[in-house]
Amino acid sequence: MDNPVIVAIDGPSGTGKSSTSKAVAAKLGLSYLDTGAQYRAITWWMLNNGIDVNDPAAVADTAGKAVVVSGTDPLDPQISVDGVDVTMPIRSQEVTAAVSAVSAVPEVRSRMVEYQRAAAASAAAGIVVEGRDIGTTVLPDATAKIFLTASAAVRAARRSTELNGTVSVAATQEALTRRDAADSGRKTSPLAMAADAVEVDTSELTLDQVVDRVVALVEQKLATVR
Ligand SMILES: Nc1ncnc2c1ncn2[C@@H]1O[C@H](COP(=O)(O)OP(=O)(O)OP(=O)(O)O)[C@@H](O)[C@H]1O
Ligand SMILES: Nc1ccn([C@H]2C[C@H](O)[C@@H](COP(=O)(O)O)O2)c(=O)n1
Repeated sequence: MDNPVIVAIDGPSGTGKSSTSKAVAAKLGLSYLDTGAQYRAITWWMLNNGIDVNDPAAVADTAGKAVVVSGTDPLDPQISVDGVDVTMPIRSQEVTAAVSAVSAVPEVRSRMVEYQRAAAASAAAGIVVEGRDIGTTVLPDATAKIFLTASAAVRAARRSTELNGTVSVAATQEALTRRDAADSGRKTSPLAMAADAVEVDTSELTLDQVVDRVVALVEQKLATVR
């Protein structure tokens, strides 16, 4: 039997990782894991339990207490913490503003990486895993590694459209640039492109074009290893 296919999709905020990863997983019949959602879920738990998210020692001390469970269905990705469905609340502005500080704490990362490797190991056909350090740290032996990029202006415009213009493009761009700087600048497992990843700049591509390109890259890789 063929080995399971592992696809690592990394990149900065708002480059299209989730949209692309879900569609690629559905097309190829693979599971799907949103690792950003896991960092958001533990951040939601910290905020909900009154932990000072700007105090790394307090975050480290409590990192092992929350039980995060991620669904891996690309058509219906769900996530819970301590049995509470947090699929929607983890997208709040409050969580988004706090998640980079929480995810920079090594004790948080080691716990999440355990979950991520376990999910990959138990995906029978294979899995598409999206995040910031999947190709570099979490699954360095992935079958295919993709690094999505897009200009900050394009990403901000897309996000602002998604939010129905309730937040200005300028404020959105500022927030995502700040988050990228924090995610790239942390000591432990920062946002980075793996040396053997293929960069796909999505600025001028439709979502369908990005998905087709990623599926083609995965199929090319499979043709060389099978
Ligand atoms: N190629 C594309 N063309 C146009 N819009 C796109 C494209 N890819 C994604 N989008 C839109 O851009 C927004 C951000 O996409 P998505 O949430 O998939 O990015 P992300 O990289 O997962 O973001 P984050 O890192 O913040 O989780 C969404 O509104 C999505 O519909
Ligand atoms: N592998 C990962 C995935 C995510 N993070 C952190 C950094 C992001 O700002 C945050 C939220 O991710 P998003 O939902 O926007 O994809 O989670 C990380 O450190 N490592």
